[in-house]
Amino acid sequence: MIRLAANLSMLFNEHDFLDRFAAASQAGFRGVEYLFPYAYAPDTLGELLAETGLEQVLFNLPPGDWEAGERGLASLPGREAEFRDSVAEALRYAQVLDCPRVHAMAGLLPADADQHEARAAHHATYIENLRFAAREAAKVGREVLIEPINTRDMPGFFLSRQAQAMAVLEEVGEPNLRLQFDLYHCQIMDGDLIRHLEQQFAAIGHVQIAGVPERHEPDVGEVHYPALFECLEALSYEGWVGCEYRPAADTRQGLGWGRDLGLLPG
Ligand SMILES: O=C(O)C(=O)[C@@H](O)CO
Ligand SMILES: [Mg+2]
Repeated sequence: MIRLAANLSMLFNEHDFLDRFAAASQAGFRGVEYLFPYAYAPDTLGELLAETGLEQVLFNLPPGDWEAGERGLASLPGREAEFRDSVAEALRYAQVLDCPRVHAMAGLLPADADQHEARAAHHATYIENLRFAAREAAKVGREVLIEPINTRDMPGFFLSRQAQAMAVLEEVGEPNLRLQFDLYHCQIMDGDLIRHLEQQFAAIGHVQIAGVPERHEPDVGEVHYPALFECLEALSYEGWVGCEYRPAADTRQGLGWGRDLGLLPG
């Protein structure tokens, strides 16, 4: 059975962040994910989860200076110490929130550098940093995820293709380092969604969805999500599916697709 998690960075923006938990619970979600918890004390978020009966299923490591445009530290040469601190901080929150997995965003390639050389340096840093993160996470029973992100939304993002992610997972070789498979990004960069799900299934630790190309509700646009849910069911996927889309209007009114598929209460 597909289990939907509400992405509180994108859904229920009609409410202040802390009020989005109750809104998600009232709409029938049982899990939540969001970009970052760090603006709040972990106990505050933990109490909200307990009050609303929601599970925390995912959040990201501190990404560097987000406001200045940074999008993760994991592949950035020279930022290794900061990356290691970010792993410790994320795992501290993961334990309080009982969150089984955290996402380590790869970061951006420098636009002005020789791309071949920069890629090689970022790759080497990425492998070492991910190995470190996975080993630290294993000590406290958590997984670390990597996610290919499309370069139209995030120009220069280091990890953008499904095949690149699979090669990185293999090279790092840690069993708790897994794939965050965002079907929206995959459709834009690689397409062939069902075959990618099937071939990469063993590596998948989390799935995310959105309509393509506008990143609105999943029943709007070029991707036929009922077929992808059938595929995940056929593969006996037991993880969460994060609803990581920007509602076209009111979040709750836009959840009809989930109710129609029997994935959310009517
Ligand atoms: O942008 C996405 O897609 C995400 O999943 C965010 O967590 C950024 O990594
Ligand atoms: Mg995503």
